[in-house]
Amino acid sequence: MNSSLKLTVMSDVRSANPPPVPAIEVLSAEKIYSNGTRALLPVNLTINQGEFVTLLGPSGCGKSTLLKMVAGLTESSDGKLLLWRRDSREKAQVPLSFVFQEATLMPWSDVQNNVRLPLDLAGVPRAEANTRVSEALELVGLSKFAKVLPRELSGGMQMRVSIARGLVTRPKLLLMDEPFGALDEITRNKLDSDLLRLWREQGLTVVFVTHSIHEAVFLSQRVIMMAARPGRVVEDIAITEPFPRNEDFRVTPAFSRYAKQLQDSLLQASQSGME
Ligand SMILES: Nc1ncnc2c1ncn2[C@@H]1O[C@H](COP(=O)(O)OP(=O)(O)OP(=O)(O)O)[C@@H](O)[C@H]1O
Repeated sequence: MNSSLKLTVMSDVRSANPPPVPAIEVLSAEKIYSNGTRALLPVNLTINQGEFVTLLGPSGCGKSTLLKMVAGLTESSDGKLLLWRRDSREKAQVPLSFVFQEATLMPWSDVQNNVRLPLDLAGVPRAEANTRVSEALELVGLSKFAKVLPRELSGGMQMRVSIARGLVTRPKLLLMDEPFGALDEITRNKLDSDLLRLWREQGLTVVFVTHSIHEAVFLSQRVIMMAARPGRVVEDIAITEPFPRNEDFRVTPAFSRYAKQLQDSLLQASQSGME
């Protein structure tokens, strides 16, 4: 091969597969709460920039604890957590948003004021904040509901407001703790699809906690399986189906195979208490 051709081939390979950038590095991080509960044995886990990763496991296995540690909402008792290679305690460095299971909206305030809250708290000038609120509402399909009070919205729409409030700060990292767990199946499926669209369009890194095997298969590139008593990571399962994924994916043989694999793994995780 002549040298110029070799160079072209090498640069093609490079541009097709840029090296992964570690977004989250959990380095032997463990958690013992002040009442003595050992919520997590040391966890080692790397999540790369742009990945969609789900935490799945039986109740009490430490999914929320791990997510809160990544968010800096709770400190690890030992070990380290890096976000984009910096200590996670330097929170100002990485814009991240946390979406909870409850939409937790201010009932007396309309949709746009609810979405603007993080910008108001950060002192962003009103005109710029309003532009960003409009963008965020557009992203979740709620532009027409900017002046409506939360109680006038369905549960699914309230959750969209909560997601818009998460996106308004333009985060790189979106941490979601069972955000759709309280919704009916059709609404949940719709929001799953919308979330995948946002993830791809916005280039987000997403860590998503769920109890649902089917939701984990539909959304994830990787599923981190956890076990309880004490909480720990037991498996890292790749879901290699390509994106975009639409509703048809849910009725394919590949989907069923992954669901079975996760079900078996979850069953094993549920029976593997060490205490
Ligand atoms: N603030 C706290 N103080 C003491 N113990 C806690 C605290 N928060 C969680 N725990 C305990 O830590 C363990 C892990 O809890 P965590 O909520 O992280 O699990 P989870 O997998 O998210 O559970 P679930 O699926 O039921 O939400 C549990 O035994 C829980 O009771």
